[in-house]
Amino acid sequence: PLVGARAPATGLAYDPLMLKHGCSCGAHAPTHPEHGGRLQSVWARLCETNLVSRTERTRPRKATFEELQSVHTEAHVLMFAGRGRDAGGGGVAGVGGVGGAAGAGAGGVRQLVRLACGGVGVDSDTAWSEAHTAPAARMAAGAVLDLALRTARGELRNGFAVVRPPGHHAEPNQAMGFCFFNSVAIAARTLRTRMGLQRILIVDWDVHHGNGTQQIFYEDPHVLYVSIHRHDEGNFFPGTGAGTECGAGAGLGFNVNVPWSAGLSPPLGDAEYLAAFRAIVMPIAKEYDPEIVLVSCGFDAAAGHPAPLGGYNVSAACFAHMTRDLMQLANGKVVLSLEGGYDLPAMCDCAQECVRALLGERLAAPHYAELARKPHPAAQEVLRSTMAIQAHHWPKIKRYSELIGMSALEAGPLVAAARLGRL
Ligand SMILES: O=C(c1ccc(C(O)(O)C(F)(F)F)s1)N1CCn2c(-c3ccccc3)cnc2C1
Ligand SMILES: [Zn+2]
Ligand SMILES: [Zn+2]
Repeated sequence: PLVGARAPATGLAYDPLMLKHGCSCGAHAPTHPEHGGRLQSVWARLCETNLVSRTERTRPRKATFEELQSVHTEAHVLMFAGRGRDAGGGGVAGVGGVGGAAGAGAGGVRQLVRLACGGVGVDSDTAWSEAHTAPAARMAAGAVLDLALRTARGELRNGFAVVRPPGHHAEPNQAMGFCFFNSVAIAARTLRTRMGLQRILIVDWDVHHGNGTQQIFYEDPHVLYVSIHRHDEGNFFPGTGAGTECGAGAGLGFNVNVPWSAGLSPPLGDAEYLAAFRAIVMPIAKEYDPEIVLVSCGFDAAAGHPAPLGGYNVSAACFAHMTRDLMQLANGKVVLSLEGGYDLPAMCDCAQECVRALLGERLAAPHYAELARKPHPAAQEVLRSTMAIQAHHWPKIKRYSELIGMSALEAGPLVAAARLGRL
């Protein structure tokens, strides 16, 4: 007899190969905040909480050169995809002195720098390991791509990629900010070319703006990039992501930045992030009506992150609620891909709650104080300014302007009315 098709499961992508990428100096935090222990901790937590056993473990594989080149230049891929046995030559041939040019791999000359710690990197933050960086970065891209394709096909309900190194700062021809290949961008581009999807939403809630992802899709209406990030008028890494950056050409209107300002006075939290989702992100996302949602899921906006790498107080419950909100879109086809996040307990809590959301479990509510709190005035100002800018491209979001000054408890019952234009 025909076996009934099982309901598709939540996919979880992880491979220990991604642990090995790091600096040859061998140090972890604070010299190198993006270290293998981040991934080890998150995976251990997902195992300990039996979430791994309730999901479908995919078997990630390295992205191919062709898949990497869907977004990156050949020079970049040859330089950073390593000399491994399955590579077509190229790669980094060694390091000159400080500031000395790397050996000219087939991909052309690339500057590698000697780091203060004695290691080698592509910039002062982004350490490179000759043996381990390429396989890890290719595995991360392959893991996200695999989850995205299988979710788009309906073989998986949704997914979470437990990956490193991160990708959202990587530009077509530039590695930076701990990133080498833009995994989420490669997945989006491949969904377009291989499955002909017409509307892909990328939401980036990493506390840092995804300059690479924005750049890659800046003129592309088939990929809507929405980022919520600390910007501080460009004084927070990487400095890009102003509200006025709305896309260009055919892509005008398909780039949305919510650029928080005013530093950490006070640190932003659930009240602000829930308001941004309620008034800006979800109204635009619903109007776009994506066929799949990819999330650059950094957890460095979570409480516990010191100022240079975050400084906000978003809770694990809030990340879970944002995940569940996005599951209303695209028949629930949502793939989260880990980007930043450096405080290990916070990362583990956030990953655990997001996977529980993907599994459809009942969610813990954010703290009452956060649900009852109106967004900070400076944050309200950013939301109003973002709405004014984006209303040119997404006219319906004006219906939600009154919700900006409300707490979640006040606004909740009114969201439906706003959506119907009855506020
Ligand atoms: O803040 C960043 C980030 C680079 C990449 C970040 C990310 O967005 O969280 C990503 F890509 F990893 F997901 S965050 N940089 C690089 C490291 N950094 C630091 C460092 C802090 C400690 C040790 C070394 C560097 C301070 N300010 C910066 C700027
Ligand atoms: Zn080092
Ligand atoms: Zn970040």
